[in-house]
Amino acid sequence: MKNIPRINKSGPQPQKLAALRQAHREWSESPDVLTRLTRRLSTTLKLETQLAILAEELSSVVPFDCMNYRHQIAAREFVYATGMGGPHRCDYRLNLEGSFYGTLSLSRRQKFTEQELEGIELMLAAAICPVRNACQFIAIEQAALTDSLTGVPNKRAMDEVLARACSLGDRHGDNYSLILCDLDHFKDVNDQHGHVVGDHILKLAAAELEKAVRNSDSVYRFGGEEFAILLPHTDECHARAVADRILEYIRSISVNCGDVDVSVTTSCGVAQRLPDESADQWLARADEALYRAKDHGRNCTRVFAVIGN
Ligand SMILES: Nc1nc2c(ncn2[C@@H]2O[C@H](COP(=O)(O)OP(=O)(O)OP(=O)(O)O)[C@@H](O)[C@H]2O)c(=O)[nH]1
Repeated sequence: MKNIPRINKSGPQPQKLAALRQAHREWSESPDVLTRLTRRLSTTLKLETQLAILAEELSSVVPFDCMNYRHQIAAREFVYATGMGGPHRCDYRLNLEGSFYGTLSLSRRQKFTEQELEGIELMLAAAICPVRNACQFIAIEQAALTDSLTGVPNKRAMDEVLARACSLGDRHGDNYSLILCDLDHFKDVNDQHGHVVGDHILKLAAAELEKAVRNSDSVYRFGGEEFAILLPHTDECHARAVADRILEYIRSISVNCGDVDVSVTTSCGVAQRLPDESADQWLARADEALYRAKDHGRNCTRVFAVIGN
């Protein structure tokens, strides 16, 4: 058993405790603007909420018409703006310990005075740590939802989006379709040409899928060599046409491995969501359609038809 070190008890320190009580009273009852700002910012990791707090606290010290914030976080361009701009602008690059956390601009009709600029800089210096934490939080969240090999959203992201599609579909009666797309005989690609080539083809496949669909559709890496595509406002006929286009895009992949060009095909299963259907039931139907496409010889699309069509 380990020895627990004894705590050095030097007896009560009433003066220090009284000073602490006094400091707490001041801190909680009438905080200065920087204390209030940092305390409010530390209550949230949501960057949008932090920027709203910052805009509010900044405007209590230096009036402005518009605040703009812009930062590229992983694959996402984060933009925040309040109000309408004026001709006078001050721009700040938010840097902390050698890392960049976005550009913040304030604008208004009157020129900013030197004292006002100093005030803004003091406020931004106090805000930078919480803003850094919020940016890092977004980056971590994005990483958790992104497939590290292909860069497309992963199954976890897809589960969230499918759940949202189900509730939106039930509320507004919108059509949603799902395509499951599984590369054919991919084990042979790995076995004959190695995993490095296999990985490269998976990356190319993800890129081709993104090219084959509209911006409003979304591509997910669902499993090893399996992808899913969610198509909002799309019935099964149109989804089938997209799946057939996907077959062509995947067939166009060609990787030169010395004396052979490696190409791949894919099979697609399509299912349009039925009213009141859960995400799992919907996925199971798309999977059944995919199974039929594989069973039919691969390199083709099968639709799990909606009853009545
Ligand atoms: N290179 C690489 N291969 C992967 C990855 N994930 C899964 N795979 C491989 O994908 C192959 C899938 O094999 P199977 O499930 O037998 O399917 P298949 O050979 O594509 O055959 P069908 O789906 O029936 O056409 C396996 O060899 C896995 O190792 C990955 O991230 N990289």
